Amino acid sequence: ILGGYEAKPHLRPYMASLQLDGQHICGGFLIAKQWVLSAAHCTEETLHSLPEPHKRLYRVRAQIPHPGSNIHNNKDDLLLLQLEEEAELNAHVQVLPVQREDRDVAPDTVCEVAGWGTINHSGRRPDKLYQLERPVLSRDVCNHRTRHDHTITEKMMCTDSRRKDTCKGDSGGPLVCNGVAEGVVTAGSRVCGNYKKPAIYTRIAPYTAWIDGVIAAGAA
Ligand SMILES: NCc1cccc(Nc2n[nH]c3ncnc(Nc4cccc(O)c4)c23)c1
Repeated sequence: ILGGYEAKPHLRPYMASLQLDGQHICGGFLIAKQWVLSAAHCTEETLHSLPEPHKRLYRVRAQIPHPGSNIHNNKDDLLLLQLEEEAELNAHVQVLPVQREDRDVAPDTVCEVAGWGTINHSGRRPDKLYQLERPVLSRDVCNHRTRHDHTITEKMMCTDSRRKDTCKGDSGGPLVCNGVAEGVVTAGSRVCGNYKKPAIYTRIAPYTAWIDGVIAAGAA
């Protein structure tokens, strides 16, 4: 997170850090007791832990990238992770509700994004969760040829990226608007903090049927 600030402990009990050999790779968030939602571009073979100090390490039983996700673009950039066991929910570990109504968040709505991603351009990694408030940018502005040039589909959304922005390691984290997860951070052009490359998120509402289907099948 560039230009953000340390999150208060326990205020985001749904946040997860996907780790590989103890190193943070991507963000994620608890959407059900045994399921974390993240981004398909995050590596495979992830171990999985929840935030300090009520952090617990959960092994990943299954990783299900969205079938439409691929390395060439940001389409369908979602990853479902089934934990080896159900997370014990408490004041510090909670599920985050996801948006199920497929309707765009109004431009200029101020939403929040959090992550353990880099906090400066030299790639400094924080050991605390950082967060940021960002206004939603209309798809028309985000698709301008001097911005993301018509690559933002109706299953994506954008926030303003002038100085304050998501960055490396924030992928997979939730964009939370009015207490509900509306989007999942995707790296897109990987640029951070440049207003010409707004932050891009995979909208969640268009994918709730896929999410429900995987969870129902996995629970079997
Ligand atoms: N703001 C969009 C966004 C969301 C999530 C991740 C990302 N960036 C990145 N995702 N993966 C990456 N691998 C290497 N470098 C990266 N960006 C980078 C790193 C240092 C300085 C800088 O200006 C940009 C990224 C960018």
